Amino acid sequence: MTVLEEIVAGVQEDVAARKAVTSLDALKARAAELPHAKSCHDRLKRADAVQVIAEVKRASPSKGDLAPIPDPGSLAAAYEAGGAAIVSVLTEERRFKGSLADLDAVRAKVDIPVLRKDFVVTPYQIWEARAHGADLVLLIVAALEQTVLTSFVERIHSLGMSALVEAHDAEEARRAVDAGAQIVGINARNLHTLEVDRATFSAVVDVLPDRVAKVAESGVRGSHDVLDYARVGADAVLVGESLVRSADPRAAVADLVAAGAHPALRALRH
Ligand SMILES: O=C(O)c1ccccc1NCC(=O)[C@H](O)[C@H](O)COP(=O)(O)O
Repeated sequence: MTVLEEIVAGVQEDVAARKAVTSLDALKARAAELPHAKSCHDRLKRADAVQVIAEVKRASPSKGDLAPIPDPGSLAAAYEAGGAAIVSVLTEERRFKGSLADLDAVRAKVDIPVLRKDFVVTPYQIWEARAHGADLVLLIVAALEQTVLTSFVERIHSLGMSALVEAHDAEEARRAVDAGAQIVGINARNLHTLEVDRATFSAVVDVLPDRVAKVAESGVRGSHDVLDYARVGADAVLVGESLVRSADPRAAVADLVAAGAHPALRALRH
């Protein structure tokens, strides 16, 4: 079994347990009471600066425990104060130690859009995302057949949310576009080896049409990586580990935001 298959198997068990407690109808009723989802594409694709998606990430399969994060809402508020465009919340429980409670805590504390980052394999999880206030939902191409991927993108859009469709190579990036993705993430972390190769972004990005918002995911350790990703066409970077390990997450985000707005990048972005 690959790491992805193992994670998805656990997710399916966890979803079944949550379904036994909360019906789809209950999720729909909860979603109906919430304000509309905030739009994300134009927030991420800006001519003036590369944007930062800052992640609440307690643990990971590649690194184990990263940070205890006793108060995810406060961490997210620090990200927002530092200038993050979007907060990503990992809600997978077994390997990332996240939860829907984390999503609720973050939603309650920030005004910027919130990404539900999980291994979405059923429509129930899409409704969960909306019912817990998410504006953006991650879909991983490698985890979904094309017809399912397309239907999930449509479902997310029909609920007023945005989909961040994640690819690891050119073939997956083409599938993301064919599925109707308007925001595509290129993840530098190989799902088989878990190793990060930042060159993945530049190797894949040309497959994506101009209109797509392009997110470089994983392996951003500091401003230099933001600048490198920006030079090869990233509209945004998604950053987890280096922020949750930082003693001052607000300042750490602010540094990345400043790098993304560096005047030298503006000429490249026009
Ligand atoms: O982080 C992992 O080890 C991992 C393993 C298997 C599937 C996904 C994984 N991470 C999810 C992510 O995409 C990252 O959390 C995100 O891109 C941020 O990466 P980083 O800044 O390197 O923490």
